[in-house]
Amino acid sequence: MTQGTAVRPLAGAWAVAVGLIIALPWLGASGATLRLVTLVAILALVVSGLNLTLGYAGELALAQVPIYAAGAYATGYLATAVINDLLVAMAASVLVAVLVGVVTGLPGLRLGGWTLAITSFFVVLLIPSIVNAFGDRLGGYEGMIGIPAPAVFGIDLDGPAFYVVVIAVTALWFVIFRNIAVSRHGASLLVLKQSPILAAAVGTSPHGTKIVAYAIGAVPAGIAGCFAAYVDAYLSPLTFGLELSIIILAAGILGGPTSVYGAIIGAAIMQIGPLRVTVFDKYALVAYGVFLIIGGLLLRNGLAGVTTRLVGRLKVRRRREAATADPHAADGTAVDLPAVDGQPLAVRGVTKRFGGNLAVDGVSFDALPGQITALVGPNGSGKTTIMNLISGYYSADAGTVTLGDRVVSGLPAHRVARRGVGRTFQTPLIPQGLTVADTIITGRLGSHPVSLLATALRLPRHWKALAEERRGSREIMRALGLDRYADLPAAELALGTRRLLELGRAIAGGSALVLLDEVASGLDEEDIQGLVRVLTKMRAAGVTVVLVEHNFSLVKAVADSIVVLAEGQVIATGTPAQIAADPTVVRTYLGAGGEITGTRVTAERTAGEKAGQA
Ligand SMILES: Nc1ncnc2c1ncn2[C@@H]1O[C@H](COP(=O)(O)OP(=O)(O)OP(=O)(O)O)[C@@H](O)[C@H]1O
Repeated sequence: MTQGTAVRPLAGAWAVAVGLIIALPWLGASGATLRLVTLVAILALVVSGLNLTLGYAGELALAQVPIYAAGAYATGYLATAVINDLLVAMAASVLVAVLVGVVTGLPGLRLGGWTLAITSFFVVLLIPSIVNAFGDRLGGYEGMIGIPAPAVFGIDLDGPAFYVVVIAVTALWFVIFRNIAVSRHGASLLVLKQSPILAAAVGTSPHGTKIVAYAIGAVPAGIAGCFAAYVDAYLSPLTFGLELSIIILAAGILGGPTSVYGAIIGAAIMQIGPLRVTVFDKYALVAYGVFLIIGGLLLRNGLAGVTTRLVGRLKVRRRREAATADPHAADGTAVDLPAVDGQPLAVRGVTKRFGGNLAVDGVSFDALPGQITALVGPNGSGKTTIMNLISGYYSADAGTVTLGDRVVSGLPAHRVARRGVGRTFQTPLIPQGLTVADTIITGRLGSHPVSLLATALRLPRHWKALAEERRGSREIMRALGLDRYADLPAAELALGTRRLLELGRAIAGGSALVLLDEVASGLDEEDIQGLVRVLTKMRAAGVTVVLVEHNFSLVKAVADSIVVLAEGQVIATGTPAQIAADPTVVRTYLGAGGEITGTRVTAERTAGEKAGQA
């Protein structure tokens, strides 16, 4: 997602490559070569759609062939029966393809993983029957013949004109695809792919993002279908079969599914490879299988991934050396967090039952802006359930949650996040493939939306938002002492740093309320000191902080008020001094006569988690 870095040399190389390919007819390339390049471009378009939905969004929506076929038949039908205009055909093909993409993806909103793969793959088998059902218009099993040569505004695109259009449009699509991939929208897809729970926590709707992914993934396949209809002037339902599905999958996996340009590499190998191997036809499926296995097993993220990893490793090594050169250079001690408009939280009579288990039983408490309110209690007392009820992951059986003057109970998690609720998780959710700076920026996805169109076309709104989010994330990284890690892969950081990073992400959108679930778990003394500094800064910035924590020493040090839970009910509320001296609380934790300094539970859990980390 790191935008702008190394873009100019890449853009220059891309422009030169595209210019050279467009110039091929004038450089003496044969008709066969131009046809081959056209077919590579068409396949690359289809594969790029797969990369977007599968590689970036992680959705096993494998209906690229039906989407491609829909685009092709839309153009075929228009050109033969209605109007022969490439621009109209392209628009119609894209529309029909997006419709098919969204409809075939819809099961993915309810079903996950392989179930979606099987249902979307199954649509491939239906293509001949569907085409045959509209036999009089689409040519049935015999195929659709007589598609005229393309024209624009009544002018025939003869000579190399159509070839130039195909390459130019394909090149333009890849620029748009890259603009989306290397942006907050690309990051949003990566977040969704790795954790729908996290996607909701940063304010993006998992369902909405999936539908957008199905729709954008269908756009290039629709364009490809339009071009394919004109290339052969003939369409047969047999072309759009299982073999093509496997070719597309193999090209995607071989080129690198989580890459933009991998689609071109994969498509080129799959189109050019067969020409070099004379026995290919006989063993085509075996060869495609071998390509799939090579791509899937031996190359993580395909051939594009090999290059990215080599370059990435060099960069990361240099950045890591710089980050560790002076470990005390910037711990953020002297830098404050930007002020936020914290809102009071009111939890009233909230109840949650799981079957026969009354996990939360009529809980009420308040948390105020500029204060840290701790929820403590033994394991299973309902703390995390309350966090999930406040942040919208669970809906309450009774009671209300109000933030400021708005009731947020009953809203889904992503909408609660957009109302200004940030949170962390017991096990930090830090997606792979993002730097520390990018991870902080993902905290703004829901609260500071920028349209897909503005991002894809790099409109002024995009650049303005980019500048704002860079400035905002820099401020937070400096205050948290994370700026020296800014360009390092976030998922590879030590646990303490990842917990701070989660905190940074939770406040990045200017959250009015931040819910922290056992942020000190697994941290050593030095990390805890850093955490205390950050919590103090959050309070000073005016954030309403709710802290679930087993480490009572930490709670005593930072909390303004404490709510004690046992068996789903509030058994005491007060200041740290009041709670530490409350005999009921002491009994609940350590048995009569004990003093609360930490809990046995904490020590055991922390040791266990550390062992787990190791
Ligand atoms: N999704 C769920 N389905 C069924 N039962 C659940 C679910 N989530 C929590 N519970 C149950 O609700 C009760 C409260 O659990 P919860 O995780 O909220 O406690 P906790 O105080 O956060 O515990 P811990 O300190 O161990 O995190 C427990 O009995 C737990 O088993």
